[in-house]
Amino acid sequence: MPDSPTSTPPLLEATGLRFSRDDEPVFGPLDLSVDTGEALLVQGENGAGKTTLLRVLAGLLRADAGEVRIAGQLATPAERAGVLGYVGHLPGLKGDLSTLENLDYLGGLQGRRDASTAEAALELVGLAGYEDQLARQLSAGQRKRLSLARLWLAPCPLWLLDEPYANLDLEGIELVNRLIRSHLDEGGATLLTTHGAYAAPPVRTRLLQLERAA
Ligand SMILES: Nc1ncnc2c1ncn2[C@@H]1O[C@H](COP(=O)(O)OP(=O)(O)OP(=O)(O)O)[C@@H](O)[C@H]1O
Repeated sequence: MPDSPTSTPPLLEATGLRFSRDDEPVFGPLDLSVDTGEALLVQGENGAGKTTLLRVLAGLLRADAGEVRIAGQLATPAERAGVLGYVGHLPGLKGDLSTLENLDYLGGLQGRRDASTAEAALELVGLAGYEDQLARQLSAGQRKRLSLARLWLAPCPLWLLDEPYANLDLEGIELVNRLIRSHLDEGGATLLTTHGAYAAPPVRTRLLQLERAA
């Protein structure tokens, strides 16, 4: 059935997206979409191309074919950067700055969610008391929590989360799910990857199974 003229386009839509390295296909062509208020869980075994897909969507790698639309509009990587918050395997933090300085610095670059403060974000992710600790002195799980605080502070409706549960304890896994749930409740959307070892977020979740390209 054709879409009615009033239907809202997905927040993120990719069509015919394909990526190859040295003429070897990594994934695609594939189509995906994520609506406001929805999480899309990208599953696949190690090496299936999940991280590569997120990096292409984030504009960090160039697709060799396909289109990406944000809210129905074709969006270049630069245009996408303004709407998406990306948390990858590397925390993207400045090791010689404290947790609070990291959030202030990154907030200056990416803007800040209304009425939120760096201190409140640290408390939200369980890092209250660590305000003056250098990022390089944090454990892997604490660094992931700091990355989540940065994500939470960013005014970005679309979250791209690569293995967000990695390095987190049980409470940290619940924290990720809480953050995703409230982000979706506030009109955001999330695309997250997992190789399947962790539970999916308890939200409106669709599944995209990524297979290794032949
Ligand atoms: N920088 C790189 N240079 C060359 N090949 C790469 C590079 N990064 C990834 N690859 C290859 O691309 C393929 C997809 O890797 P990718 O990291 O996207 O998989 P993944 O599904 O995220 O895996 P995992 O579950 O292990 O994180 C793999 O075969 C990998 O070896």
